[in-house]
Amino acid sequence: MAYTMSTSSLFSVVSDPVRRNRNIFADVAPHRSSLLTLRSDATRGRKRLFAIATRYNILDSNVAAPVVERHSGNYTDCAWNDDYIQYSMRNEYNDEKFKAQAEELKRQVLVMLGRVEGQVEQLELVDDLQRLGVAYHFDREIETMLNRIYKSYVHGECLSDEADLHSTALAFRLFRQHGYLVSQDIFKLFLDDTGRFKPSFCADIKGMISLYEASYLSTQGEAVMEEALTFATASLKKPKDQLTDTYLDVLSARALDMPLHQRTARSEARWFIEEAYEKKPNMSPLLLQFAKLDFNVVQAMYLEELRDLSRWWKSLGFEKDLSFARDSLVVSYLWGIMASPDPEYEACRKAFAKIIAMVSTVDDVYDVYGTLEELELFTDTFKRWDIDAMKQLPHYMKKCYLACYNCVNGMAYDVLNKKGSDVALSLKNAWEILSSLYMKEARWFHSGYKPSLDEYMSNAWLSVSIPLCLLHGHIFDTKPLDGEQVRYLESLPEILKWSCVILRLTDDLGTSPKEMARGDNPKAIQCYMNDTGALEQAAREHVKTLVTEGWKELNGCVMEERTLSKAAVERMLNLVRAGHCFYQHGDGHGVLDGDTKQLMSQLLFDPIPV
Ligand SMILES: CC(C)=CCC/C(C)=C/COP(=O)(O)OP(=O)(O)O
Repeated sequence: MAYTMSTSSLFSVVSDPVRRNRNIFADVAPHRSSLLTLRSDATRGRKRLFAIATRYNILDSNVAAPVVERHSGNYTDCAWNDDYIQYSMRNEYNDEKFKAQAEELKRQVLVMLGRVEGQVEQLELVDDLQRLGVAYHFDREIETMLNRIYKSYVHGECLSDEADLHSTALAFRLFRQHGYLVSQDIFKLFLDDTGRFKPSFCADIKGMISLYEASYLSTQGEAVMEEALTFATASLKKPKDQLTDTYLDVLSARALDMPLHQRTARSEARWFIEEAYEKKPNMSPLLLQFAKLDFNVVQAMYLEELRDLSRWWKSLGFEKDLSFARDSLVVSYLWGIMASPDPEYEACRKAFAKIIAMVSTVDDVYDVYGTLEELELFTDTFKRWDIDAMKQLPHYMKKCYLACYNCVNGMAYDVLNKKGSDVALSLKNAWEILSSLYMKEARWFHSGYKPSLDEYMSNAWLSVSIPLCLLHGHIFDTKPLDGEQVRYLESLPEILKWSCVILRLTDDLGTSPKEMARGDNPKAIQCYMNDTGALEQAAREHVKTLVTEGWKELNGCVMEERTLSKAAVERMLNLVRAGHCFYQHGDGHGVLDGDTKQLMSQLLFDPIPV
């Protein structure tokens, strides 16, 4: 029988620590009129009661919500809105005539590939094809070439005493990149008796650049490779006492800014095509022409994909009730391009774009807008993962939750329909885990708790959301779905763990100044400062060292990986590389009017002049 509970009784129900830890909704839900009385009461606990009342739909629509303190992310708008994407862009490279031209050029490049003879020339050609972004056309030919060179290397026919530092370092990098086992001992010819690189090599700029790039594929405990990095970095930074060619100058400056191993393929291709390859002695005009055309044709395809995604994103109407959140569709699609650039991976790219945009929005609900009480309900809804659970949420959260629920279940349906595999539970679990990680950070924030760096990282390596994002991308690989690989990803293997650690730390290096300014949770840098009393700059250096060490661990895991396909490993590495790209100079995921705007123009909207 319904009866009216007094205001003070209601508060005692809400404040009772024992009841607070269990479901008190059932206790208070029948007391609608008492709750209504509370609506104008400014006492402690009112927000919580309001949340409870909302949960049971027992407030009239004209009841004003209590005034709650909300934050704003102060995010900049994305310069490219749906109207621009749909209507303002001409997409001339979509035309069949350009595709036919590209096919013809590809045929000529294939002929050229067959004619290149020397091993060093072949290695350089593979490197050029990769840097120009067209290697995906010639996977078979590249593997045949590398296989042949590797065999002769193993049998001691090449990379002997006559091999120079450049070709040795280039071979080392390409072998490791393509999964061939190669030891750091390959460099012993270039060391003196004390185990140091002979100082005379310092003047060999080409060799130094190749050695520098190779050193980033090192694993933990490789002393020669550590020495290689120190030696090559110091040599490249030295003022030149002799004139080098401009090609080496641009390569050297680029390498010192960020090594090739940490760069993303499409932005590297655009830079290499426009700024470097033409300066290379003996460059191939045919290859350059093909690379430019291919870049533009693929870019036109990306724009079509973005148009589809943008229609979907607009239809969600987030700008109305979730205007505090990042408008992250376009930048999320860029993550997709960086993770899976090859044309065949359209479905992966789209899945990444949708899921990263969703994760960004949910992250903003937790970090920026939601009250602690609302967030508890939100987390409970993700745990229950059903429509009934949604009733307890305020309107803006309902929109966010239902959009997410529909998007994820839509993906599960696509996979069930097209591949016959049921991944619904795996996806649901991933969201339940992520929301509970976000909730933990929100509780820390709202209670003012400052975790140590270790405690922070025990949550943050996962809250960076890579396991969830990768899983949603993985199920849309072009290959049939392999249940073992899905279970393996869900088990959070070391290779995934190190990818997450690196991305979390690069994210924190980029975003923490802004997040601290708006009063967010302490991130890795601040946790380390609290732990040790270090100043900010020293803490940043420490975190950068952790990133360097993380890469060595990750490289080692890649060499030992046996369960995941090559494409799946590459996707994982590419997400880590995308993190380096977005966060190198700040928060490139949240701030869309700086470097990211230029990146969007280059990768999505502006063709390369041909
Ligand atoms: C693939 C990835 C990493 C993308 C998901 C989108 C996302 C949450 C980005 C980081 O935002 P943030 O810097 O505000 O995150 P956090 O609050 O976790 O620091």
